[in-house]
Amino acid sequence: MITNLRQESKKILRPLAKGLIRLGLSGNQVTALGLVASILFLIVMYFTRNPILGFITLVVSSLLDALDGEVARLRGTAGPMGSFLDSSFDRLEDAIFISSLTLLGFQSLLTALLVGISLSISYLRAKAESLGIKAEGKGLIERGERLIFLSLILIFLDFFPLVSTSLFYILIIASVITLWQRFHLVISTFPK
Ligand SMILES: CC(C)CCC[C@@H](C)CCC[C@@H](C)CCC[C@@H](C)CCOC[C@@H](COP(=O)(O)O[C@@H]1[C@H](O)[C@H](OP(=O)(O)O)[C@@H](O)[C@H](O)[C@H]1O)OCC[C@H](C)CCC[C@H](C)CCC[C@H](C)CCCC(C)C
Ligand SMILES: Nc1ccn([C@@H]2O[C@H](COP(=O)(O)O)[C@@H](O)[C@H]2O)c(=O)n1
Ligand SMILES: [Mg+2]
Ligand SMILES: [Mg+2]
Repeated sequence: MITNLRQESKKILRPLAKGLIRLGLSGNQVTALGLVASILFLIVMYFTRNPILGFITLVVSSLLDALDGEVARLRGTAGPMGSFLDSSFDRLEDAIFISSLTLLGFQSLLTALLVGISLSISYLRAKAESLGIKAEGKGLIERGERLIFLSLILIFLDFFPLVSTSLFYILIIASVITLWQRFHLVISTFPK
């Protein structure tokens, strides 16, 4: 869904991307910084177990993820290498963000399953696209929505733990639905 906001989001992202370009950063460097920010997230969560500090570092990493493409496009350097880096680092970031929930007391088995389902959602898009089937924007919750869910889980954890836990279970259910939607998208494209 949030992919449909891409055009509107340029009002927020473009000036920020121009700022990063003025700092002399390339799209790939912004992508790398997004991964560094996610590793910082892991360090902060491991040593402080503070969900608000985690949220702040997650926002920084997510913002860099949304900005890297904009920086590349504005610099005229968008291309396959950057696309590969962006998508690859996103998977590592997803694994870091979700698995860190176990540091905050979330159930390990469900958290591990959520990592797998999240990575599989993205894998199905990659596989679909390798078969010539457009999967961008398809599915209930794409990466942006998952990041928003994770942000809210972190924000509410100390203040409204029941809300945070409920969001965790909703995220799992919505992720399973999204996985099925993308799976069905591909199998329904090919003749029986
Ligand atoms: C403090 C409270 C009062 C309020 C807090 C509210 C919180 C909910 C705020 C959350 C903010 C933030 C943590 C979450 C939102 C950021 C997120 C929308 C931006 C990252 O989007 C991801 C990016 C992904 O696309 P990309 O092409 O780079 O990657 C693809 C993706 O990995 C695919 O995976 P999948 O298939 O979807 O699973 C792969 O398949 C592809 O291969 C891969 O290419 O999207 C980029 C552009 C977005 C469409 C545009 C949205 C940008 C936002 C609107 C602007 C930024 C939001 C700010 C971070 C908000 C600041 C919060 C502030 C502190 C309150
Ligand atoms: N280092 C990068 C990062 C991204 N790109 C290009 O942008 C696309 C992703 O754009 P987002 O706005 O969703 O981040 C990606 O597919 C690449 O085409 C790039 O070239 N270099
Ligand atoms: Mg990106
Ligand atoms: Mg990305």
